[in-house]
Amino acid sequence: MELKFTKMQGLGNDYIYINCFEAEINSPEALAIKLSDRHFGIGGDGIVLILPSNVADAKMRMFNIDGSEGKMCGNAIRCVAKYLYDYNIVAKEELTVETLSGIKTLSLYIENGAVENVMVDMGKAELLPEKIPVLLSGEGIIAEPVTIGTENYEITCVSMGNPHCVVFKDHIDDLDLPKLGPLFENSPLFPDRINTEFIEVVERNVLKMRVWERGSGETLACGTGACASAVAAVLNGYCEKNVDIQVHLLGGMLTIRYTDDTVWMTGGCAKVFEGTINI
Ligand SMILES: N[C@@H](CCC[C@H](N)C(=O)O)C(=O)O
Repeated sequence: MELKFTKMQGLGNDYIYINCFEAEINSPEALAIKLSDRHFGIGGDGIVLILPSNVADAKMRMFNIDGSEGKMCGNAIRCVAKYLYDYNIVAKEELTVETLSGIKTLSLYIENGAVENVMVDMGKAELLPEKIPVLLSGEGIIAEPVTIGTENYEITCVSMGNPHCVVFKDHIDDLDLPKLGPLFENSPLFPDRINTEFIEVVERNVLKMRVWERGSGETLACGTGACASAVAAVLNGYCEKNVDIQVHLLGGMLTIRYTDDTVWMTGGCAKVFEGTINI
């Protein structure tokens, strides 16, 4: 069968987007593993299905490189909005997208007829450990000392619809993420595995981030991870609520704002190429 796809990226976090208003995908898990392969497939951090929804303008489902399904993806949802607008499926500058972690509202910034930037209402950050989930007790896990592998860390845990563990560290460029990332991802502390952000505080309200994503490994950026890190930075006293927080990732910059009601994320999105593949 021939499958049409569009490769898109948000800050270098690249996924293969499939229009399921037209195509039907029966085994997205297996397809994600096959298409994400950078040598034998199209290459990407996973796949994203764009589907009709009964409760929003569209629905998205995202699958990591290992075929596991993520409940939310901050970089992908901006690309989904661009896809819907640029391919004329939803001709609205404010639209809604259903995800496994609820309906998100997105506002588009359009230049020369195409979407360049998108602001997303990411919803409330969840701090209760049983809801993240993390097997530690308390009202929230903030700068909690733990041992992962043989090293001691202070972790702050946040769910943005998917689970995140944030570690503040100096000199994050020097970290061996392929070694450290899997130790966090598979630690018994995290029954659903975890996305881990290593954050260097550059100055007040400015963060630098590297991420190890559950199911995909080190990526150039993670939107939900940037939101979780900004929230964690506020909780640890490095950033403030109700102001723009700059999060600098390997693939570019996201602007995050943490308020009492929600977390706002603004950033770019781009089409890389489109094509067809035999599956
Ligand atoms: N890259 C993403 C998050 C993708 C899902 C994640 N790996 C998970 O399994 O929770 C983002 O931009 O948020």
